[in-house]
Amino acid sequence: MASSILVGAAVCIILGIGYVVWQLFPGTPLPGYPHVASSRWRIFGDGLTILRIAERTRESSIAIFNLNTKLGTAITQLLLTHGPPMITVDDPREVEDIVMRRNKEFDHSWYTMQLFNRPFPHATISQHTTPALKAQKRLWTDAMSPDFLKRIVAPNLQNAAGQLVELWTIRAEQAAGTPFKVSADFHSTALDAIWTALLGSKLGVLQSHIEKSRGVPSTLDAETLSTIDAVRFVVEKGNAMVATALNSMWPPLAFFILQFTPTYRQFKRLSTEEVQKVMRRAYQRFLALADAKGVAGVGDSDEHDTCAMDLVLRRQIMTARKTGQPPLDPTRDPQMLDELWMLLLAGHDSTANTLSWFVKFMALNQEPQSQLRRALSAAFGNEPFPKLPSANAILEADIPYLDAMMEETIRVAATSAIINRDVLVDTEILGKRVPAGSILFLNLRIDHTPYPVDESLRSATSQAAQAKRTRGGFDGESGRDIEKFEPRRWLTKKADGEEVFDAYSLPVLGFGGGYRGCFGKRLAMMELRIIIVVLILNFEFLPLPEELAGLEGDEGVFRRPQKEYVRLKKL
Ligand code: HEM
Repeated sequence: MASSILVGAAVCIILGIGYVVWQLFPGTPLPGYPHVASSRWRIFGDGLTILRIAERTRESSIAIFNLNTKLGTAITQLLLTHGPPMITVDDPREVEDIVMRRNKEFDHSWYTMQLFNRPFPHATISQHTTPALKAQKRLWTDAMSPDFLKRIVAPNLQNAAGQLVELWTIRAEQAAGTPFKVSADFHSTALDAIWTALLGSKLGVLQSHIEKSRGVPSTLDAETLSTIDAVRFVVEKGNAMVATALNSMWPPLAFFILQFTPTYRQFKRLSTEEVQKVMRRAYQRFLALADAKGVAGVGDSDEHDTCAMDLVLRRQIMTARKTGQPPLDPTRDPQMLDELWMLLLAGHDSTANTLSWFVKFMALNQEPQSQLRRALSAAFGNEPFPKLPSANAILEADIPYLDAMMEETIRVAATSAIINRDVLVDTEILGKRVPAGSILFLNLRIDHTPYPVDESLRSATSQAAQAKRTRGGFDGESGRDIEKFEPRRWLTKKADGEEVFDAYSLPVLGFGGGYRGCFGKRLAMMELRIIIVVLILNFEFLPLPEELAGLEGDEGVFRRPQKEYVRLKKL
């Protein structure tokens, strides 16, 4: 009896192990897709090759789309472990079509969600598109409206840009023509900017750097300094954890292990405490205002809002009052807390890295830099140093070369190089059958001439979009020398000879697109515009020595230059 139990247990264990091992091999490839045939019989399939390339290049997008590059083909299938088919699409027109126009067939992917749903399970980025998600998104939509951003947020962005000029004036003097690293300064600028945009209060990271660089004692009080330390800890560790999960074979397993570490526990505790502190003050302020002025006096006007969080809190409090419900405590609302941190994390690293790319492009492209400075000087005149046109003036000015420079920076930087989509229904991409349940890896980098694709294999919407590109897109002037940094590809001349910016020159992929496209795109574009104008008016970006000039990237959550340096001359 005992021996038959033992035999039964042994058989179960062997079958269990066999099942797990079988799961580690890729499933049967879909018919008709280019793939690496030998990977079918390898544990983790293409996985180890992908990890090796990612480790060597530090760019996961190069690794993921390696097969497309090797075969010169727009669509392939990756063979990893047993599970849903993984399909790579490396064709800007089709990627644009999938994210912009085919939202009923494709949704935000669980592949992305698994990177965020352990630390921030209630944030929108951690959810599929459901009615509950749509309601949560609606709460925040007005905080990104052009009018709200312009009135409430833009002046703070201009303030951060001014402080960056102050800091770099000191750095330029100290460096005396030698290169210095920019990454930390851009992260501080972006963190100050996004903290104030979302939470209203001033964070003061740049001010602390300015005082440190001058060698003077800090004027910031102890509470502010401890908040700065806590916030920097949370954003640094948050980004590092997501990057670790992203570059691991199994993100959920990576997070499962990470959550037992003291760092993770400190990350969760500090992230909750710091936002709760600010939120509690805002909440009390609105309750007092509602008591003093009544619901009608506060409810529909944003005159008391200082940031995005205020707008959301005010509406929640007023809705509760109107319906006679007891006031809810937003400091205990996990959706509010997770969303705010998600926005802080997504919003600061992305913008900081894009600025690091921008200054790199300026150092390597002296003529476009001079041309931009001429266009900005013509628009804003010759103010004394530091040249700080008002935020409003910067946002209102019509400067086609500036628009073109920003679009080209976003294209070549590819700060976010890959996005994923879940396939909701059986469908087709570029003539290939794509079963529901597959996962798409979409290449957002536009750094090579697209691989040849038979036009008739493209979707009807993709063909229609191309027909509207009057200048031919990739087949026209805009697509020439696509691997080069050339802002002029985004400019065209009207019949009367006036030069104008043409946003439809090429597909625009830097922020993804469609309903699940970047939520903070308007804020990001505003921030980039203000900081770029202020930097170009105040500094000349001198050429970098050969060893610091390379354009290699480093991909974590967002892509940044490996060599983030500038050599500055104060103007
Ligand atoms: C240059 C700066 C930025 C770049 C390049 C960038 C890029 C992206 C990309 C590519 C996506 C994925 C879109 C898709 O799947 O179609 C995304 C999503 C997102 N971004 Fe940004 N982003 C930037 C700035 C910001 C800022 C400033 C914020 C916040 C204020 C933000 C918040 C978000 C959020 C919340 C999502 C998820 C949207 C959803 O799940 O529906 N981003 N971003």
